[in-house]
This record gives sequence, structure tokens and C-alpha cells, in this order.
Amino acid sequence: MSDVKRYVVTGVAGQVVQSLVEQAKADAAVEIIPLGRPALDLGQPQTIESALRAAKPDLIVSAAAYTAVDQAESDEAAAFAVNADGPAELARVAKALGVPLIHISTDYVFDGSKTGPYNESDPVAPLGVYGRSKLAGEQQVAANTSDYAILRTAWVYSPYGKNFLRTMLRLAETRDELNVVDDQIGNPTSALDIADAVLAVGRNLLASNDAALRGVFHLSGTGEGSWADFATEIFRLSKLQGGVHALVGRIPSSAYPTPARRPANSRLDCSKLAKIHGVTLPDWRLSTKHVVKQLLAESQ
Ligand SMILES: NC(=O)C1=CN([C@@H]2O[C@H](COP(=O)(O)OP(=O)(O)OC[C@H]3O[C@@H](n4cnc5c(N)ncnc54)[C@H](OP(=O)(O)O)[C@@H]3O)[C@@H](O)[C@H]2O)C=CC1
Ligand SMILES: Cc1cn([C@H]2C[C@H](O)[C@@H](COP(=O)(O)OP(=O)(O)O[C@H]3O[C@@H](C)C(=O)[C@@H](O)[C@H]3O)O2)c(=O)[nH]c1=O
Repeated sequence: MSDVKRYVVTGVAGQVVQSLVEQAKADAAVEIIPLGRPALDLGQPQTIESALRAAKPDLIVSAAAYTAVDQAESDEAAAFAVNADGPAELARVAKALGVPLIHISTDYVFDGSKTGPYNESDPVAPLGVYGRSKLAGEQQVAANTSDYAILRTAWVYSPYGKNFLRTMLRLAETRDELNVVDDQIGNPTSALDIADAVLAVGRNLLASNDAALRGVFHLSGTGEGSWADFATEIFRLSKLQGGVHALVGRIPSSAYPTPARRPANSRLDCSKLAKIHGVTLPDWRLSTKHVVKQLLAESQ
């Protein structure tokens, strides 16, 4: 029997999926097998069992989701199909196969009314369809298997796909000044760091049946800021490295109307993950520096 563990991951082009592929290159004990549409379509639950069985997982990572927060407001059925019904089936199949499931969830399960960072036992109360669909996904995972770790993360950025960091750099190509909301605070989190954490949590789940390793955990970059702070730091780092930059105008959310409401505070307290799994993510400013550097190198 091979010692290499097969991590079957939902999605192909997603930020977390691509980051897992990248970070696992340094880990000879892990093989990442991305599974996406049409073979595995979360919106078509009948595709899930056969695709997973054929991939022979040692562990399943649920990293695909309907992530268009504003679009979800007018596309509720699709968001719930992908973010709740799909994960329900993933968990059912994980249990049938006898393998652990790592399911990625979000800070948007909270309404933002708490003063300090949220911990895992704080009440959930999502403000929009995306958050409600992700919360339903968490509940479905917990209802269908006991061998799971739900990792709630936040404000994900990376060199890949669509994210706030890449949006800022793209907009700065044609604009000298950008208005960015300053009254929503959270923890920017590099998908590359999430990937490292998933690999560490996966190792722990495969090594032990201890129930304490299972359940809900918060996983976000160390340090906090508003979206305007994040944008300011992105441009500071980009300018330092000879890249595009823009002035950031700090505005209230009321001056940037969007279909979905976002929490004013979605900071996550990640001490449970540190204590139980021994995982703490780097400061978001340090990880942002790495991602900006990689993007600038690629564009030259
Ligand atoms: N982005 C963020 O800021 C945050 C994300 N999260 C959560 O983290 C996880 C990873 O997010 P992220 O990597 O940013 O996601 P992305 O938006 O980068 O990618 C979404 C992924 O989901 C896949 N997908 C969408 N619909 C389906 C479907 N019907 N069937 C199969 N796959 C589908 C996409 O497929 P394809 O490969 O075909 O494009 C893609 O791989 C998600 O669970 C998300 O909810 C949590 C907090 C913040
Ligand atoms: C592009 C832009 C956005 N904003 C605001 C809008 C919003 O309040 C905030 C972030 O905008 P975005 O649309 O990029 O991010 P958003 O889609 O809200 O990001 C969320 O995605 C989902 C998937 C999650 O799970 C969350 O953790 C979170 O990362 O910044 C500005 O103020 N100015 C701008 O120029």
C-alpha cells in the first residue's frame, strides 16, 4: 500500500484548489486530485458519488462553492444547490467511503454585530443569501458525517482567480484614485496559507480518530483591517515593487451600495485551531507581500 494520501478536492480553477495544488508540490506524502465540472457538479448531486468513488480518496476537501456574493441575492436556488445540497451529498459519500471531509466555509455566517472577533460558539446570523447558503452547507455536513472539519475562512486572496487584491490592481491600471469601504473589518487570508492549513489539518485527521480534532474551526490570516486598509496595503506594496498603485478614498458602506449586505465586523478568533491543530496563519500583510510579488513577477 502506498503512503501517499489522495486528497480529492472539489473544483479546479478555484483559488483554494489552485493553492492546494501549488503548496502540495512540496509534500511528497500528498497527492491533490481536483475534481470539477462536468465530472463532479455540485449543482447535480447525482454526479458526486460516482466521481468521488472513481477518484479513490483518502480524504475529501470541499473547496468549491457559489462565491458570487451579490449575484447570489437574485440566484438563491443555485446558491443553495451548490453551497448546501452539494456539500450534503459530499458528506454522505465521505461517510459511506469512511474518509474524513474538510469543508471550507465563511465569515459571512455572522451578522457583524459583535464587538470583538467571533469564536466558533458565537451565534450565527447571516445577512445575505451567500452566507445563509454556506451556513446551510455547514449544517448539512454536520448532519451527514461525524468525521469532518469545517474551516471558516475570510476575505480570501491569491495570485489566482477572482479576488479583491487582483481587482484592486486591475482597477489601478486605469484609475488614480479608488473609493473603498472603511467600515467593514475582517481578516484578509491568503489562499496559499489556507492550503498549508488544510494539509496540516488533513494530516491530523488521517492520523487520529480523536473527536476533538473534528468540528468547526476558524481559520484566517493573523491581524485585521478594513477593506480600505487592505487596499492601501496592496498599493503600498505594489508601489514599492514598481507596480501599479492608486490613492484610496475611505468611504462608508452607505456610499458603495451593493445587492448583498456584508458584516461590519467579521473578524475570526482562530485560537481553537491553534490549540487543537497547532495551526496559526501568518500576518496578512506578510502574505499580501508574497502574493503582490508573485503577481508582479508574472506580469513582467
Ligand atoms: N473567496 C473568498 O473570499 C472566500 C471564500 N470562502 C470559501 O472558500 C472556499 C473556496 O473559495 P475560493 O477558492 O475563493 O472560490 P473561487 O470563487 O475561487 O472558486 C470557486 C470554485 O467552485 C467551483 N464551483 C462553482 N460551482 C460549482 C459546481 N456547481 N460544481 C463544482 N464546482 C463548482 C468553481 O469551479 P471551476 O473550477 O469550474 O471554476 C471553482 O473551482 C469556498 O467554499 C468559499 O465559500 C470563504 C471565505 C472567503
Ligand atoms: C471593488 C470594490 C469593492 N468595494 C467593497 C465592496 C465590499 O464591501 C468589499 C469587498 O468587495 P468584494 O466584492 O471584492 O468582496 P466580497 O465578495 O464581499 O468578498 C467576500 O467573498 C465571499 C466569497 C466570502 O466568503 C467573504 O469572506 C468575502 O471575502 O469592498 C469597495 O468599497 N470599492 C471597490 O472598488
